[in-house]
Amino acid sequence: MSRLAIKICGLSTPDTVGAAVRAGASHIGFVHFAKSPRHVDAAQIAALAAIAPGHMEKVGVVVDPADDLLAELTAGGALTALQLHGKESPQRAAAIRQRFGLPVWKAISVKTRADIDAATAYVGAVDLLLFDAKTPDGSALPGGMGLRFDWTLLRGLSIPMPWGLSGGLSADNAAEAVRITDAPLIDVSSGVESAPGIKSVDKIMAFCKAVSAC
Ligand SMILES: O=C(O)c1ccccc1NCC(=O)[C@H](O)[C@H](O)COP(=O)(O)O
Repeated sequence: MSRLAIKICGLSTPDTVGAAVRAGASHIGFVHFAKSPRHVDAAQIAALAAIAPGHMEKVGVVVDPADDLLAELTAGGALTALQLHGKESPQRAAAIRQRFGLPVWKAISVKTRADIDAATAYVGAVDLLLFDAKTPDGSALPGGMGLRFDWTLLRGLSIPMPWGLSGGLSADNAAEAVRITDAPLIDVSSGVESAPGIKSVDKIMAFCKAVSAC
């Protein structure tokens, strides 16, 4: 078993949740965003989360969510964390954490060093920072596009809170990403798909195996 936490994001079927469990992932992610090919509703999230063991973290990925939506997604207790993947401010993120009583992750869109420096505004407001590649202006999705950023920007990162690396990872490059960044958690979505939104059991297995070897 790897010392690294692994989040397989954008799961939408029982067999791929099962694959993530068998492969040894520590976290699974469910995307609730209508424009995403990975979109799942509250009922689907509850059913999929129920397949995974209790110790596995179940992360709900949302984009600039209203409180009503968060109330719906968290009502059944299926999720163990919320990942904010929009333009939520530190104040909004902190308010969500307080109101819904779940750990809150903030995705930080990264292109330059300044993007990483700006993430310090979230220290104390959220529980984990997920550094992800910035998607181009006008993109349909703020994440899950298989894009990577310059991983050397994270070398020697000194931030007083948990963090993770995301964006363009796959079985082929995960070891290099970990070597460069020393990330304690890595997150993957399209790198374990055969087509947008279609997760591959074989690729999930290969990804977790590659990471476990780090
Ligand atoms: O995956 C999506 O479709 C998505 C849609 C809207 C907001 C966030 C989304 N994904 C967030 C994730 O955590 C992805 O795993 C992350 O962006 C990395 O994706 P990828 O580069 O495809 O591995």
